[in-house]
Amino acid sequence: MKFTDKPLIYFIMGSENTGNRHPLTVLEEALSGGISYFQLREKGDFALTGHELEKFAGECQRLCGVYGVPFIVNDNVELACKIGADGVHIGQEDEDASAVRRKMGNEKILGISVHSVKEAALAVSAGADYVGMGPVFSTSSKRDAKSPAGVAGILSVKDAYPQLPVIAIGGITPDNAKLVWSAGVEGVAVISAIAGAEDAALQVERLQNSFRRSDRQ
Ligand SMILES: Nc1nc(C(F)(F)F)ncc1COP(=O)(O)OP(=O)(O)O
Ligand SMILES: [Mg+2]
Repeated sequence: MKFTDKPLIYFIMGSENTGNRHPLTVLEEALSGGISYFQLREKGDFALTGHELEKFAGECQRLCGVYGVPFIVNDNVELACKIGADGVHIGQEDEDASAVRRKMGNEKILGISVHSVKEAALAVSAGADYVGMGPVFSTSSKRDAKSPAGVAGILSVKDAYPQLPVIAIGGITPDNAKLVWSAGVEGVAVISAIAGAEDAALQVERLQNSFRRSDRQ
């Protein structure tokens, strides 16, 4: 996973996140706007399954390939392995991280959700390429989300593991992204602020501009 001093914009989306807009249209807009990574996170009462999910995942993967953006699958390690995704993201309630690392091999990207320095330590030992931390602000995208933790948890993990890439997630928008950026994260993950936008490319640009406006303390 390549990290630079430019903040990563990590777009996360499932087929249910784009309202009445076609998810592939939104994804292509976001890719053309310059997202750094894409994660397919298929959740909700009408989440795609089986062949339909595999077909949709393949279409998202193809689009990411056109733009040279890594394609990550949330939770579903079996799907990620089957279609040769660039990586997976797993949470504390998902499969054991060390077992997933073994399944994926060392070349693939492994992201792990953490909420504490202790969980970050376990993620490092399992070989995580990055950790996702949040929710920073309140979020409508994750039904079982923990209560918003602000950037305090991020600061404590950054303090303990300065070299461990941290992606902040949860309610991040162009208006609050600079507060998160100033906490020293490598990037921000965004679901509804991009998936729900009329113009996803423009929203990605707004997020990029919000970082430019902020001097990183
Ligand atoms: N999907 C995620 N992506 C990130 C990333 F770092 F990539 F931004 N961080 C955190 C999560 C949350 O992952 P998880 O804890 O498994 O919950 P869910 O399966 O509901 O997403
Ligand atoms: Mg999960």
